[in-house]
Amino acid sequence: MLRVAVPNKGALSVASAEMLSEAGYRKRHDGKDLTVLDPVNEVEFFFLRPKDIAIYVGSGELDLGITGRDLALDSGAPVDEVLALGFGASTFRYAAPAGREWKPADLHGKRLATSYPRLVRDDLARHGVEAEVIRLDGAVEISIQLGVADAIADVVESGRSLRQHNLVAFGEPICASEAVLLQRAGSEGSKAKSQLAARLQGVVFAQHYMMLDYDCPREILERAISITPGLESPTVAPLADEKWVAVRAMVPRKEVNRIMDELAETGAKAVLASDIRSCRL
Ligand SMILES: Nc1ncnc2c1ncn2[C@@H]1O[C@H](COP(=O)(O)OP(=O)(O)OP(=O)(O)O)[C@@H](O)[C@H]1O
Ligand SMILES: O=P(O)(O)OC[C@H]1O[C@H](OP(=O)(O)OP(=O)(O)O)[C@H](O)[C@@H]1O
Ligand SMILES: [Mg+2]
Repeated sequence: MLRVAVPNKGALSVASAEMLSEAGYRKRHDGKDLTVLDPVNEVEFFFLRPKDIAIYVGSGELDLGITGRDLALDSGAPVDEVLALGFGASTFRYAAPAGREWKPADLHGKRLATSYPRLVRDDLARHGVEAEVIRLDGAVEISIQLGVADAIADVVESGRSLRQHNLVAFGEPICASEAVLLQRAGSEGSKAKSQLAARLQGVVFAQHYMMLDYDCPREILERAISITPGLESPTVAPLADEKWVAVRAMVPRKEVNRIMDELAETGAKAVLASDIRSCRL
């Protein structure tokens, strides 16, 4: 039985559960459940604090885990990324009161509050900066105002929390994070692990693509195919009216509207875009 850790709360929990469900795995029915057995897929899921997940996976107790790259790095646990999952994107950054230019060297001798002390200490060491790291559990942005720190290092998603507290980010991001699937560093592959990773990869790919279907006059088919080349090559099927064919191709989600505009201008009709739930490429 494969043993897999999943965030039980916080920023990554809902999207993790949705992705696993989309990949065909059993959901938990109660937000308080800490384990779910999925006998059909021979997987047992453990719902754990995202901060702890890399520790369980790194110790070898659990085979795979989903958590944030920043949290995994901060744990110091010996884990490898199997797959980036494309959600929960954020950067991890230094920030300090607005009104002056800051650079990492200015942190020398300062008090720096964070919930990710190892990540910060490692980065300060890389910059050769000695600062006092103050570990807080959350609401780190308010720590300067309350007098316990001079600067912070924290997760930045929209940047709203920094603006609300009149703080500005500075320096290169310490980490560009997203949700990742982890395994123990150097652990052996197995069919069960590869299958779960392939299923999640299928959902990640599917989210990046859409399926386009359209009717196309035969005389513009070549041009239409150059607009929607598909992955290998588009499906072209005859229609009852011999002057027309039906075309089906996957297109990158980000470009779908531009592609639909181009097809319509070229003379394609009934251009339909639909979501793909999962795929194997
Ligand atoms: N807006 C966000 N706020 C916090 N973490 C985020 C956000 N967007 C993505 N993340 C990622 O989620 C993970 C943190 O999740 P976690 O559940 O520990 O924190 P949280 O959502 O702030 O919950 P809590 O405050 O209960 O600890 C990190 O990997 C972080 O990069
Ligand atoms: O850039 P933003 O979109 O504002 O998101 C980032 C903020 O959200 C998170 O805080 P959360 O609400 O989880 O509270 P916490 O600090 O108590 O964990 C994170 O710790 C930042 O404070
Ligand atoms: Mg938080």
